[in-house]
Amino acid sequence: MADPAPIGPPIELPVIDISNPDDPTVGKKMIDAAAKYGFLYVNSKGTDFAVEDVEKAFKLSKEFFASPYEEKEGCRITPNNRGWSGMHTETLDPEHQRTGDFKEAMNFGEFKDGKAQQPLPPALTPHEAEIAHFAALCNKTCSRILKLMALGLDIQEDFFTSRHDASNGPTGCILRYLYYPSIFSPATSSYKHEIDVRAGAHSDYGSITLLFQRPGQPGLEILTPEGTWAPVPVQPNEAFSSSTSSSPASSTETTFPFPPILVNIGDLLSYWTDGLLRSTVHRVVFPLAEQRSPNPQDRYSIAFFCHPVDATELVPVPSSVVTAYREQQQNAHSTQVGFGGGAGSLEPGSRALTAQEHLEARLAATYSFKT
Ligand SMILES: O=C(O)CCC(=O)C(=O)O
Ligand SMILES: [Fe+2]
Repeated sequence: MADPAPIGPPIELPVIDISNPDDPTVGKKMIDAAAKYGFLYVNSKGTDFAVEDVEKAFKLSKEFFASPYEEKEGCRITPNNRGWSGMHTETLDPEHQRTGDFKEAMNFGEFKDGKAQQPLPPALTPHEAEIAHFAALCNKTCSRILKLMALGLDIQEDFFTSRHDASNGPTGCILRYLYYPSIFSPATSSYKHEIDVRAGAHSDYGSITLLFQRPGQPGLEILTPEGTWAPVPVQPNEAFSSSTSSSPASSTETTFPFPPILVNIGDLLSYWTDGLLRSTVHRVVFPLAEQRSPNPQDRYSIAFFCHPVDATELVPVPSSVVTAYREQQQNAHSTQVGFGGGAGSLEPGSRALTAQEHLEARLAATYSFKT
């Protein structure tokens, strides 16, 4: 069951400053990175988050995962994808994994007026407003990114944001705390290198995902078009700092109040743009360097999966850039793009999928894949 794809050098992704959400040149840079890698960083300075917001969120996540099993069990994940999933509960890549993911996760669906729409465990109940605030900041930052992407695609600037506006109806947005115990934790005693992973290879389902990572807690890898796994550094110049004797890491700390936020394109946005924007396969591993270090840390990450309003019709994005890409692909007679083809390859007479239907189809495909 060993994964045949080799591990290559760390990927160098652009770090984009989104402090001016009206700048089309920034939007173009974003589209270029999204089309080339499906992943990019946004400089934490230009986002809506203060360093305290991020620190507090990670503190809460740590307290929650350290709370008694019975308390977490009380809010176990339900079919609506909200709640806690324990070690090995999720298997993101069933074809290649012998054991479920070596991780725990806690999913929060939408908050309404600062209130969770799901049971919260005792460790989090007193902090409901704080978690809701963090989710609201994620939404705000996603709006900035989506506006820039619209500018980069030369379409109406609110094309995406108006279709992600939660005041227009429910969305599939999920805020997720993730915990991957270190290689020396009793929870990972059955782990076998070359066979097991912390999170199996997968692509995300929604439009965009924000990922917050902590210094010294690496593990994310993306699959490159060449078919190799490329580690994604937590700090973009980490790769550089590991290969020199100077200490650029300290200058990074002064440049960024917290590590930049990693942004990736999900299946829905890839479908919506006919494959122009890539939904890149990724996974989480125990990096070798971490396994060899005398004091490997647990990995905590926080993801925000941004989805449009459920009722959004995924009609082709009216962008000349998308049209040119679609035509180029058709002329090259390339095979289907995105999950289930692209929004532009609808059969004549058939109606567009809604965001909710796209998600259901995506989940159904995963389900049938498993059986
Ligand atoms: O923790 C991470 O680095 C990635 C998590 C992830 O890819 C996911 O939950 O979809
Ligand atoms: Fe993911």
